[in-house]
Amino acid sequence: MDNQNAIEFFEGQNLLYMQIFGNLRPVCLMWACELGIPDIISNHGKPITLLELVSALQIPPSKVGFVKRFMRFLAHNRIFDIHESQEDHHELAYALTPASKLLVNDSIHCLSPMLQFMTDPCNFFLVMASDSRMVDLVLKNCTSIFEELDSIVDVGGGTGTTARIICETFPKLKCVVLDLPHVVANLTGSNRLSFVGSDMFKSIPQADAVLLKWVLHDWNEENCIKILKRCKDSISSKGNRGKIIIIDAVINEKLDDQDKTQTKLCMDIAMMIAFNGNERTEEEWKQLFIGAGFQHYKIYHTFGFRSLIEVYP
Ligand SMILES: C[S@@+](CC[C@H](N)C(=O)[O-])C[C@H]1O[C@@H](n2cnc3c(N)ncnc32)[C@H](O)[C@@H]1O
Ligand SMILES: COc1c(-c2ccc(O)c(O)c2)oc2cc(O)cc(O)c2c1=O
Repeated sequence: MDNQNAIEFFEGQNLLYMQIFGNLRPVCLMWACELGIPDIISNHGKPITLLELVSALQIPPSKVGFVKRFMRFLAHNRIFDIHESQEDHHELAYALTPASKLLVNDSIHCLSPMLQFMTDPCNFFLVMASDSRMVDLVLKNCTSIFEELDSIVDVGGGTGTTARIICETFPKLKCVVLDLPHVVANLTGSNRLSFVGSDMFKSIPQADAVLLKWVLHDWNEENCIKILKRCKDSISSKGNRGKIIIIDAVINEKLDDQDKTQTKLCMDIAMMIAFNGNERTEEEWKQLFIGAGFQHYKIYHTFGFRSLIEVYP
């Protein structure tokens, strides 16, 4: 084997081992949450030293080396930051990163239910609600998309987390949450928020706009076109003023960085396995819109791994 082939061989070998052992990443993340490490660091108020962490975890000092290696692995995966003190014999201290800040339990945007879904998929609506709390950031960054509306139906809106945030943010807007009857049974609304138990394939109440957040990726092309046609009927009385607002991923392997594409493609496989659904490229979205009889769309790519798409009749 010449030098170049040897380099490629060992790069290939490394990549393969990385993928094979990579399944330890979510497992370690879950252990970190079960041990309460994000909460411990957050409550500490400043970077926590290794010995302070071991003491807070009530782990025998003889196991300090295990904790150090565990934290090194998570820090390498950008879940925690490691600070090395210049004074105290280069003592290590751990801090939260943007990712682990989202695992602190009293944070409004806490995503630990999404992580727990791996071991306990029973509480699906709690998981979806945790994801939906990020909608406040979407709304703050695109007020113009919502403030012209008088009414909106959140189709497949679950237990109403997104709709409640929309109502709080836009005090004139009336919001209907449509989901299957057993999902919305016993939920109470307010004067501007109501729940409708219905099948989105059959009927959707009239409104200025329809919101579909994390709904269409659950469905194949044929079903998406059926849903979109129903949504189009719902906004038909508004002429060209009505619109559909979709919050979902748009795969763009050329423009996105490696992390973002990785997230979108992982979700795509999850959707394929669980629902025969899929994440879509812009071209695939465009074909859906054309298939359902829409004329224009506009994509806003500024919301992390998901985008907001306005679709017009
Ligand atoms: C992936 S969840 C998204 C929930 C919510 N939009 C969110 O982002 O958190 C999909 C939702 O679609 C609802 N759903 C599935 N089939 C439906 C149907 N035929 N009619 C109405 N809602 C449906 C589910 O009950 C669930 O709440
Ligand atoms: C079943 O798909 C999985 C989801 C999911 C995400 C978004 C949706 O709109 C869904 O309908 C399902 O989420 C998770 C979360 C996890 O932590 C682990 C998983 O395996 C999954 C899914 O498989």
